[in-house]
Amino acid sequence: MSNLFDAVAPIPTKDAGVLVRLPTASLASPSTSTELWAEPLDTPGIVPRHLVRSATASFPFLEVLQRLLHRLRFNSTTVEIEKVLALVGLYRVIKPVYNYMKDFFFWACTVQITIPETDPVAREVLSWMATEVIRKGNTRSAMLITGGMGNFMPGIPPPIRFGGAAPVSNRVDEEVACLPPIGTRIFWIGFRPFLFSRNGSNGSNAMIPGFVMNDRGQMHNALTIYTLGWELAPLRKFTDLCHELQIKNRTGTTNVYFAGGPSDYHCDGWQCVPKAIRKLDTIDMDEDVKADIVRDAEYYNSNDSRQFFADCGIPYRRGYLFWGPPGTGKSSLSIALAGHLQCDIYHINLASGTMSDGSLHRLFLALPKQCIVVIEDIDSAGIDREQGASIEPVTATENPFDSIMLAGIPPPPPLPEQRRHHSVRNTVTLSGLLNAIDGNATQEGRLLIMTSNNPDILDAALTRPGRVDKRVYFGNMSKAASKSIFLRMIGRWALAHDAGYSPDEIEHYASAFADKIPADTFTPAQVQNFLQDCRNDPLKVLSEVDAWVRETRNKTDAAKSTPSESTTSSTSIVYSSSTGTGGPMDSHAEYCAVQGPLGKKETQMLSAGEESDESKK
Ligand SMILES: Nc1ncnc2c1ncn2[C@@H]1O[C@H](COP(=O)(O)OP(=O)(O)OP(=O)(O)O)[C@@H](O)[C@H]1O
Repeated sequence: MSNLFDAVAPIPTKDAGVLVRLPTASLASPSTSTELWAEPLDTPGIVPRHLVRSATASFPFLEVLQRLLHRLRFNSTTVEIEKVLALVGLYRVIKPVYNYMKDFFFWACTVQITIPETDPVAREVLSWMATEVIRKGNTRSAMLITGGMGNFMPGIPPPIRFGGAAPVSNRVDEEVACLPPIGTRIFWIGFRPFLFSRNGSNGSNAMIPGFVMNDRGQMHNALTIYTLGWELAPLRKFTDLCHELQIKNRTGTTNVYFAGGPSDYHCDGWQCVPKAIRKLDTIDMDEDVKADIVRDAEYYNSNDSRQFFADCGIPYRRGYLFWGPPGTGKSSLSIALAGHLQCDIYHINLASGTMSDGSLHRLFLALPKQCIVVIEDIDSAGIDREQGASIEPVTATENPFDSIMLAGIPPPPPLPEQRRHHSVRNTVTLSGLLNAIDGNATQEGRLLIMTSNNPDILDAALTRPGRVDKRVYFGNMSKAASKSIFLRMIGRWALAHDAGYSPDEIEHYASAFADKIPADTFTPAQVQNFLQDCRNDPLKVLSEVDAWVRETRNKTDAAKSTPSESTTSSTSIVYSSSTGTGGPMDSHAEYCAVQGPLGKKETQMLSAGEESDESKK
């Protein structure tokens, strides 16, 4: 031990230099002592001392190693170490010059674009990089994510399979996506080199070009693409290429984006989940109503309509209000429309309580030109005219009056039951919402769909023509819809899998099934659930349907006799949001006359109105 300490202990130095004990023979001027204090670094032809000093200042362990070798009398190795140290020192001296030259080169000879990762263009670029560079090329690094994780990260393109890789486990292999990692990467398109740079969100990287900050001073990840030249045209061409690939890859999937996320930061972004396209013929509803919506949406998406809006000086926007009981296909039709129009769909849930006017506005600003935006259950968002109703939900475990009680002060009277449990913490105001939807700064070209279970409570400003151009009622199953859902869920499978039924038999069973389902009583979601349980067996369906109808009816009646939580919840919102607005949707009957074709629609709407009145009482 003492030898070791001796070996690494500081050795006397001269003139603060690195002194090395060298064999006498190796020096130009002979000395009588074998342990000569020499400065080999000063010796011409060996290495400059200041470089060694610079290196040892950065890497003290090298100095320790050097001294150790010296103590152990590996003198020739010590000289080699000196050379290495000098090289390291040289690198340290040259590095700032190199960086300066590099920055100058980038400034003088390249053009660049920076794209925040929350932007749809960034998703397209990442997708292109993943497909054309990472998956095809000789890559030595990549960022792997599972499809599910994409939900929590903004800017993740549709998952991409590893080329030809077989599933490793039971997990579906499509879930694994392979993306460009944080860092830089050079790639070529033809004879032109591009530099792709993806920056992380580490605060220490704040000065790296490519970072953007939002208005709260938070950093967003960003991509920067460089290429040689003085014009942006090649970079534009590159982003067009990425867009084309996105369109090509879209076959078979619809990109569904959700607003918000687990953190404050993610709240400003969109999270993408690619889903298999939902075909329009899987939506069971009145065919005329469906055809009318599809025609309208197709026309709106066409160049003719764009030209028409421009010629008339009308903002190029379109809005639908889908309303009706839960589980009747409002969201399903929205996503099927997106698949049909081959565009992305963006979902916003205002009732999440994490959204503010600012973040909602930013979300709308980040929308692409052509897309469908769905604001879900807009009636339950509790939007107030003056300001967002900011009532914090109070639960049994979280009582703010506990501390007061401890101090011996009697607590104030409790909140009404429905307020305590169902009030919505919401920071989006009506004006904030209207501004986001069609403010001057808002992107044009999107198709806005608002869904609602109870449009009566919506503010008239929200549903005025121009904001809502079509109101579509979604009701319970009609007889025709019951037959169609049987054919789709049971008949199609039985015929495709040669289950021993002829098409005529299937048709006959479907009619029998439709006869057994009372019209306008059950939602499509309920019937779908029952058919799913019958596992593609037409005879099982027919034998069990009567019992199911009885049981489900009883349950529904029982639920009606006890006011549900959601009813009380919407009651509290009725009071807060409709006050003083003069009553929102003009009249159901008027709408009914326009949109009329769904069987006993009037009856259903009347019952919805009755329920609302009851709850007011
Ligand atoms: N008209 C329909 N045709 C086919 N399937 C339907 C229909 N309505 C509902 N479903 C099925 O029921 C489930 C719920 O449907 P969806 O989410 O579209 O209802 P919703 O009206 O949007 O409900 P909510 O108001 O609760 O959001 C889905 O699985 C969907 O496939």
